[in-house]
Amino acid sequence: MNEMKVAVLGSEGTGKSALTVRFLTRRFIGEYASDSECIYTKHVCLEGKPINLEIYDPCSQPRRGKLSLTDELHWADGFVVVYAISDRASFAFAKALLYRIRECHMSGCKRAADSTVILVGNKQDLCHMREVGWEEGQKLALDYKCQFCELSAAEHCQEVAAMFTKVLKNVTSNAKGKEKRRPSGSKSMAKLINNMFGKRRKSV
Ligand SMILES: Nc1nc2c(ncn2[C@@H]2O[C@H](COP(=O)(O)OP(=O)(O)OP(=O)(O)O)[C@@H](O)[C@H]2O)c(=O)[nH]1
Repeated sequence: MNEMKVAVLGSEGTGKSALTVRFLTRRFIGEYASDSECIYTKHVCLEGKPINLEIYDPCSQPRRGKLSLTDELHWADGFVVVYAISDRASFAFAKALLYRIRECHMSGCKRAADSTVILVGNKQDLCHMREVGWEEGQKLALDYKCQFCELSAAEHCQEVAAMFTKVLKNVTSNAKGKEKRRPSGSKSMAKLINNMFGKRRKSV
């Protein structure tokens, strides 16, 4: 069975857990504990093939004082970078995340170079409180050569599923291209990293 790892990143309160739980359970739950990080595991079927999917939903309570993505960059195959359209500061944070992912790519971090990224403007239902325009999100995604969508974890079940599916499909096509290049062992490395950082696991 194939394995895929996706990290959902973004500043506090942007809806990372809401998006993840919406995708995994199809439900929107208003409040989530935000003092712990989780790796959710789920078996999904992608284009007829079974995938063992892991989704990392970090705790965004002070990230050890600085933007240190090293663990995630080495762990994930794909990234969902989330901001809230009603929160300009979260957009700036998303930009900083995209910069870090690209920086890691440029410096030859294999994982980031092979990974796929989507920028997500969440809370589209709060358009009356909008602080970040759709065009700004689209432009940022173009600047960083990643995909982009706006949606609402609260209201859009199908769109959330489609967004994650897009990431998984891109990861699959990247993986096909690099299959011959990458030596085996990434799985055990990921397990080692998980053990080192003691992330909690939840099966959905
Ligand atoms: N209106 C609206 N509220 C949302 C949406 N998505 C999440 N929220 C709300 O935003 C708040 C934060 O959502 P979370 O999913 O906990 O956000 P998070 O990014 O995981 O937060 P941390 O764990 O603190 O980093 C909660 O009150 C959610 O109900 C959305 O699409 N629309």
